Amino acid sequence: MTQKAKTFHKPSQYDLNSSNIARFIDYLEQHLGREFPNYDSLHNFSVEEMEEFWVLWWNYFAETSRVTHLSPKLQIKRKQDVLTSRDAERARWLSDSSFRLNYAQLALACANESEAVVQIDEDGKTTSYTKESLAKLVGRVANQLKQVGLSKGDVVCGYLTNSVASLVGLLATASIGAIWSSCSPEFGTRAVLDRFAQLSPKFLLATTSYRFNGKKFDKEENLKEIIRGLPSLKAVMLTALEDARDAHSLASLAAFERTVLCFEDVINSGDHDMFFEPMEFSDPLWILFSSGTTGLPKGIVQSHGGIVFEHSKVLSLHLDLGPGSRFFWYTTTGWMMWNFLVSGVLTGATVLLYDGSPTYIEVEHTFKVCAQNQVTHLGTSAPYLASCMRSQVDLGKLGLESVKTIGSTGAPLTGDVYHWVYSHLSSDVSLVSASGGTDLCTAFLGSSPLHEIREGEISCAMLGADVAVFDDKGDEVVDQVGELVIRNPMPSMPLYFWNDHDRLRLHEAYFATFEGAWRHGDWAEKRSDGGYIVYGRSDATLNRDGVRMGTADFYAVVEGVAGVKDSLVVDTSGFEKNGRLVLFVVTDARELDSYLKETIRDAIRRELSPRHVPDIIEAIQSVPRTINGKKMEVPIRKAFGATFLRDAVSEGSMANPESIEDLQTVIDRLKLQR
Ligand SMILES: CC(=O)CC(=O)O
Repeated sequence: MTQKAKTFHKPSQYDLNSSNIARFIDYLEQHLGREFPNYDSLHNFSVEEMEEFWVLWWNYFAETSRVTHLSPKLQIKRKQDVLTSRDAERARWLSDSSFRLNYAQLALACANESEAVVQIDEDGKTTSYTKESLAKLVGRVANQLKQVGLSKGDVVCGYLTNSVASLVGLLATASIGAIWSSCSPEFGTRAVLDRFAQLSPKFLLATTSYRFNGKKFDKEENLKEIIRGLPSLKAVMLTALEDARDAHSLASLAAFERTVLCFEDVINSGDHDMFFEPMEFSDPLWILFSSGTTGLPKGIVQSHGGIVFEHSKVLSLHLDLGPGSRFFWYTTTGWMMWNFLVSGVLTGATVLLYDGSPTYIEVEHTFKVCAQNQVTHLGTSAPYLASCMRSQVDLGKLGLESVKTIGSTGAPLTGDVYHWVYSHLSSDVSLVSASGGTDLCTAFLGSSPLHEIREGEISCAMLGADVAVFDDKGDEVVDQVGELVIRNPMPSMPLYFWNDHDRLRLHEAYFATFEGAWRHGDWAEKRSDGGYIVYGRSDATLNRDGVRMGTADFYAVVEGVAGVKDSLVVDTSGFEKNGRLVLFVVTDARELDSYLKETIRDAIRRELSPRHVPDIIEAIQSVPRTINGKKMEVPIRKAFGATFLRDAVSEGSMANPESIEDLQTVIDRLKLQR
């Protein structure tokens, strides 16, 4: 039994009796005539009797959201139809039934009547859309897609910011049964084409420019290259950031050699009857991309049914979103958190789409935006919270009284961040560290209104997720670090990778290690107190004489040393005969002299273990990161083998591609020292 972590937050009477999950438990108890005295009993039911769980969740959701009238095919007739197998790799959902749904139809039916979405720009300007006005925009764009000849199964790509245009693009695409995929305009041309060209899209919805940190970035040249690189396109629709004339003048360019439309013209055109293609549960909805360390990024295809089931459950039961909630998550359209965020409309919550930099003018900008917009559910990344902590932001003075939940993803959330948040905010706030990822477009570890929040710990496995930690032999371990696995089928697991219909690459990626179980690629610990700790990617784990450690622990110590601004650690084992532990650090103004190196070594020896003292500590100018802020540990580790860093990373999806050159020089020197 591990030591009990400090508790910062306990469920309130409201959470225990009136939250969405509490009300769902009442429904289950009435329906099944048995009791669920706590979360664990509910979780056991959700995995042991998963077919029943999903039928009852779906019926409950459909009834309480008043969508049953939309179509008799929204009913699941028999629980036997839910799954063909309990094997996570082979299971098919509602494959042989009359069940039909459409993500867009449900999203528009459930959207908040008076304020479905709000778009917010860096300067704080907001534009609100009612359910009706959103539906009108979707109808007009969907009609345009049909007019240029698109239909079920065609791919529509979005090169857009986190804005209403992207949401309208997604919903219009889904409504006609076409498949959506998006990239942020921060992505360089190469990164966009590495993704979109694989999909042979028929339609591109793109922004002509975007604004970030107060600066306008024109995309005209990139767009020309992107359009040239996508010969499958039948038409392009351009949207202008500030001035529709930007889109008009670009649209008139002969260079595109395609039908070029202006989004602003289309959304101001006449109304059309909405038609929603009835989709099978496993018809593709969207394609997300894995970060792609080598080769082309993998296109992960998820289904209408899988996403509606999973997102309705996680957003409603775990995040407690519903009418009256105001849901904000800092993201771009190139990260699955965007898809997760916009699915908030399914719960009737108001979804806030912020377009800009999280740290515009000052590091706490994201918090200020949330305060100004009375956000109730705020989501961000662990690195953002850590940087606010390091900058000593006084959260208590920012007017965050409306905030009930702060969600954190992207990296493990370290104990010091919990202390910092709760030293400023009331224990009524729930600070939720959640883990999952692109592969399932959800978090399968997180929390719920029924849970306490404890230092450095993720509260629970989500309903319907049979999460375990396996040792190398595939045996379950508790209070011990190992590979994170999911032992049962989850609805949002990928249908397949794009261009991998026989699912061979999918098998290699997730199912080749443990028969029948999904190996997520995270290094984690399941604790006997019910919580979980995720230590980082298992292929970036530090292995010293058989003692493995996740990189998150390492960074918490190294970046706690005065003078260290940022860091990245790699274990070169597997790429070098005698693997070395190499620590790269970015310092503040001071130099990485022998005194600072020794201070870092002492801290690691004292707080982690003598085995994890790095063999080498080197200064670099900046830590290579993806646009989503993730440290690029795995490609940098690979660069110690035969691969050049430039070939191991997808430069266009990096926040700081300029960091590569400096790092490659350092790595080349270190390789010569072997
Ligand atoms: C939910 C997540 O796990 C998101 C991410 O870190 O990519």
